Amino acid sequence: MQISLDDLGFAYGRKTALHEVKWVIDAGVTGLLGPNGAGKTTLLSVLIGLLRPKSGTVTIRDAEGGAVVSPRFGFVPQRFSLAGEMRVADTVSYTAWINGVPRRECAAAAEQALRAVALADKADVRVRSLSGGQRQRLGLAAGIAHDPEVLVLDEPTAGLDPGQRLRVREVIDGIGRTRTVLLSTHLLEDVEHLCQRVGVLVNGRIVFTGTVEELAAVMDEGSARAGLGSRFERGYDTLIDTLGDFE
Ligand SMILES: Nc1ncnc2c1ncn2[C@@H]1O[C@H](COP(=O)(O)OP(=O)(O)OP(=O)(O)O)[C@@H](O)[C@H]1O
Repeated sequence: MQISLDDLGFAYGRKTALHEVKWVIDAGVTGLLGPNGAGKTTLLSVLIGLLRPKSGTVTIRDAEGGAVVSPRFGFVPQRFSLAGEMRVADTVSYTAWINGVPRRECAAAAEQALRAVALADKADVRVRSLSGGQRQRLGLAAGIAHDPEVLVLDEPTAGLDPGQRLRVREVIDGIGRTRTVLLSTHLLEDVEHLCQRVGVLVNGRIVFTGTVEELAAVMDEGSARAGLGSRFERGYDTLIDTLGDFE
């Protein structure tokens, strides 16, 4: 599936959060980078239809270029609440049902999704006993159990330790081989290791789209700058300075 955003605008009252965003997102894994408050969550919410755009359109096309009116979206928000008393498998099964999977197929869909996120061994435990990383993977399982054609993830690796982050990346990478995945992140490492393409949003405007190699070339211009932090952090800082008037 290919997603076209055409002149997408959105405002919270008088505060404009998206300014005529134009972006074509192809199949595979695409990253959305941007500083706090850039409008990433707003963009994802408009894309999946949670928020109605003030202007512009979102068009989804299949591999043959035909418009798809109601694609199956999977969405894993930045923060989500889970019922601690529920068992892991029931949680995923329930979300699958909410997302339109016929009742008698929900258990099998949940089992498959839990296997995909390497949580099958936790199927019968209660949600409250999971670690933060396991909860994140449970959120992913709930987001993919109805076999979405387009998967949208808001900071899927935030707050995870390096091992859990790797595991979540592996899951997303696997899904992205046959689906369209868009994920927002603050972590350049996510983009470097996971995404084929990337967009950078600053102050509600898309200021860069391209491959990860093209992004790295922009970042490398500033990576010699002395300072505290990793090469990635310095590169990111320079990137935002170069590409947008960061408030
Ligand atoms: N419900 C709301 N009401 C008013 N303003 C909002 C609301 N939600 C977001 N905003 C504002 O819209 C802008 C974009 O917010 P958004 O949450 O989309 O950014 P973000 O890039 O996802 O940020 P972060 O990286 O911190 O999650 C910000 O200035 C924010 O303060």
